[in-house]
This record gives sequence, structure tokens and C-alpha cells, in this order.
Amino acid sequence: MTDVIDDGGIASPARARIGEAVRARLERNPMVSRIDAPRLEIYGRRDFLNAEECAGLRALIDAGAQPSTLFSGSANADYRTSHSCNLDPWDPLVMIISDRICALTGLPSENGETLQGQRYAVGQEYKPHCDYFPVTANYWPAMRTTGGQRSWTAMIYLSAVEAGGETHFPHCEFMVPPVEGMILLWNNMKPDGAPNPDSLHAARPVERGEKYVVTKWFREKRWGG
Ligand SMILES: O=C(O)CCC(=O)C(=O)O
Ligand SMILES: [Fe+2]
Repeated sequence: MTDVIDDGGIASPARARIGEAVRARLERNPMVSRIDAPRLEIYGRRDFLNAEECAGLRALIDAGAQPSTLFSGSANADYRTSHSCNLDPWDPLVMIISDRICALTGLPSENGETLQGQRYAVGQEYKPHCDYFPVTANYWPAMRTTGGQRSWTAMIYLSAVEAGGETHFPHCEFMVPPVEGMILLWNNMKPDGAPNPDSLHAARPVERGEKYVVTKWFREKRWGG
């Protein structure tokens, strides 16, 4: 590829400002804890959703779940073996939860992609990946003009898992076991606004039980262009 425009792969004052604003807001919130990882900005908050809200979202996922695809649309035979679906953005519960995530982070709702639901059965996993877009990918030109790079990820665990199913950050040497109702928030960018390779993460295989999550990815600009 000769004409890659690498404005999504390098430092960016605009993306740095997004990181700074969210970080400042989360640091002020007494319900939110920073996870101690020197090279990654990552925060957690328990009881972000109550049991009824988790059950409601699990039912929406059960109703819509299809075998997961990868963003690239490539075959995902063993890379992302979960079932997933985009949740209806006009569903009242989805609207409430999306608004709550925006209020927690301070990020504009128009920058947020549709909430995506995911369900992992025993043995299913999502192998190590970064949520930001590689600028060398064939889909980057389209992403550039429809909101640009992904900045923060917000992910909520909707079920406890009896064994396995942790979200693992291998470069940071920690993993988070699912806790029903807990939200995890991390910045896919470094403080200077360049993609952070240390945000690499995986969903470890579920060993016992069933894992449900919803994920919301925030673009640096309005999603959809
Ligand atoms: O299920 C998890 O723990 C991680 C999910 C994830 O990485 C994603 O949806 O991008
Ligand atoms: Fe991810």
C-alpha cells in the first residue's frame, strides 16, 4: 500500500486531550479505582449495573447473538469464538446504559459506536488483540473518515464466571476476573495520543460457566463521519 495516511498511528494532540479529559474525570470519581499498570490507563468500577440491568442485557444478547466476526471481516475460526451482536441503539435499556457510560467518561455519545454484546460458552475466547485500528489495515481509510481512531474502550461484565473468562492484558501482566455489573475502562492510546501497544488484551477461555459482556468503543470524532 502506498498511500496510507498515518494520522491514526502517530501522536496526536487531539487524542491526547481526550485521554487527559477522561483520566481527570475518572480520577475525580470516588467510585472508580485505577488499576495499577504503569504503561496503561485502566480503571474499574463495581456495581455500575444492577442485577436486573445485567439480566436485561443478557436477554438482548441471547436474542441477537450470532457467531462473532473480526473487525476486518476475516475468518475467525479460532480467534474470536464467542457469539456477539450489535444491540439496538433505540432499545430503552441500551439507551440508559449508553448514556450512563457517557456520563461516567464524559465522552460525547455521538463518538460512541453502538453497544456490542458478546457471549462466551465454555472453551470460547477472544485471542490477544488491540481495539485501535492499525493504519496499515485495508479498512483504515474507511475508518479514518467515519470517526477516526478508537480512543477509550468501556466494557461491562454481565455475569460472574465460575472459572476462566478473565480479561488478560499480557504486556501489563495482569488479568481481570469477571464480576457481574463491573465496568472496565481503558485508554487504547498513550498519553501523547499515539496507539498504545500495551493495551493488547484477550478474553481467556471460559472454563466453567457462561460469560456475557457489553463493549462500547469510542472514536476520537463523531462516529459515522
Ligand atoms: O470479553 C473480554 O473480556 C474482552 C472483550 C474485548 O476485548 C472486546 O470486545 O474488544
Ligand atoms: Fe478488545
